[in-house]
Amino acid sequence: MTNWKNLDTLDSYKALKACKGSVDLTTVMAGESGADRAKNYSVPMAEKLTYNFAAKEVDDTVLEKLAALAKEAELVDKFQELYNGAVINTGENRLVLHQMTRGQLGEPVKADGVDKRTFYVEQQNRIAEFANKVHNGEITNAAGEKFTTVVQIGIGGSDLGPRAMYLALENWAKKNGTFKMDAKFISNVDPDDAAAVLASTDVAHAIFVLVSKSGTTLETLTNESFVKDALAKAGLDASKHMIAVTSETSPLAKSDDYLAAFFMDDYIGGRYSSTSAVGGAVLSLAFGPDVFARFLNGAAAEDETAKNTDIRKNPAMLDALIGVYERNVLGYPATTVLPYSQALSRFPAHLQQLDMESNGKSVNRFGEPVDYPTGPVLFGEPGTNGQHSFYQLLHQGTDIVPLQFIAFKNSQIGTDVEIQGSTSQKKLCANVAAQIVAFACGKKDENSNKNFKGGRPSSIIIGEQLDPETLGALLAHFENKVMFQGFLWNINSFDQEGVQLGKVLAKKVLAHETDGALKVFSDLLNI
Ligand SMILES: O=P(O)(O)OC[C@H]1O[C@H](O)[C@H](O)[C@@H](O)[C@@H]1O
Repeated sequence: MTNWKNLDTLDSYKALKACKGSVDLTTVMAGESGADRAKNYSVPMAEKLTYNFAAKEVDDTVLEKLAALAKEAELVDKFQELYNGAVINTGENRLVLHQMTRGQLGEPVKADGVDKRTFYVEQQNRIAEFANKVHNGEITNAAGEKFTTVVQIGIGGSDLGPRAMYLALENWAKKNGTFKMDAKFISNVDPDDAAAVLASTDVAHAIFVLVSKSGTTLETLTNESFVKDALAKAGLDASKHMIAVTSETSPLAKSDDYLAAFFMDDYIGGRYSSTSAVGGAVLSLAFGPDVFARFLNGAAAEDETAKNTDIRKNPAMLDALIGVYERNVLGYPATTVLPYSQALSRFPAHLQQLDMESNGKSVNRFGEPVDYPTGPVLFGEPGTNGQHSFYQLLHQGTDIVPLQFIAFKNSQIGTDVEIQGSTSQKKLCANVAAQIVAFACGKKDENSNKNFKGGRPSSIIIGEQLDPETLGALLAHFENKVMFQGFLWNINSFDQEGVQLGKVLAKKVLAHETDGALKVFSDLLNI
């Protein structure tokens, strides 16, 4: 059994604090020293990805201290406990098993009377069989015609991850001949969301995937009714057009309203559910089950790296440790993820939920307040677009915001042109290389307005091409990073009580049970 201790009680953390200010990026990233760091401060990930941390404010001494912290905080042992079935989600008294949707990292885990790995594989097989039947026309609409579009209805973890993954692979699948069906998504309770998606969808040939782990989310149930209404108006039987993905204990699980139902369980948090049936249904329908399986393999391979006790061989743990050093020792309040890949346009939105819903906590695993900062604010956009938008603050603003770049050597579609001596892909990659050095080294100018102080840390994940395996590895990397940071902060990264209060008050507003400011705002909004 491991010891769960607050970060500020660990001796290795106290030693780490002494390193503050010891690495000046403007110096170490210049000249030969910068070249050496760029070569050596790099850790292999799965699927030919690498995590390069040359432009982080660390050196061999800081790395030694981070390794000591990893050891004292028993990070890898805690991960081992997690995948072997300990009740890591203390707030909700649950196991945490999302990694098991893509592989068996340790011992078999039995819960609810079944072997959990067997359960997840069974669901994958059921989804694969269903998707194949839709693709080959064994499952059709009432007129015997093939379904051409899949529309996912869900919100939060039942939307962001699957949507980001779909967008990440859409062009790759089209290029590689595995694209089967268009996917669309309805999430917001804003009626304009459902109405716009439905208006652009041939509902007679659409299969709707209702995704809700709890089966009780107001937005999702409302949108389900919205869609059912549209189907009825088109003279269609909703139960022949809808499947459900939910947990076996949810109210949806037993309903006859669906063509089929696929299951996840309480041991997979919504924001960790992309590799479960939640992502599995839509991605298998859109791209075929083989592509989904390849995505899972990439995630499984990356999970394996997270078992390594050596920080130079465990990229997620190293990334997590550097992030905690930046947050707690260097005092940086935010972080940004900048994929130089248009296909990853919604990946930062997914990471916002993954990171902030997991680690936005003020009490430790035992419910006691912690008196150190926990999860940072996370935001992001694809580059180069971000460069023409908010990078100004990142380069010259008063806050230092650590950056996390992601880039691939090759584009997905492969269509490119050479203009002024370089392709668009080369221009994209040239920009990310330039940004790393510009942020780290800065540039002196006598005109203070044009002066770049530098000293702004970044890391970069570099891959060959964004394909199903690399996407799986990338997703698992961030999930595992968030998990290790939660361990370091001694918080429970797997519940989300902070989303409840707003939901309760919204219900009161709708029931007109308001007074004070709530009443005034209800009136102002004409509710
Ligand atoms: O999948 P569902 O049960 O419908 O939940 C959808 C989402 O809503 C909740 O409010 C939580 O904040 C999220 O963690 C969750 O992913």
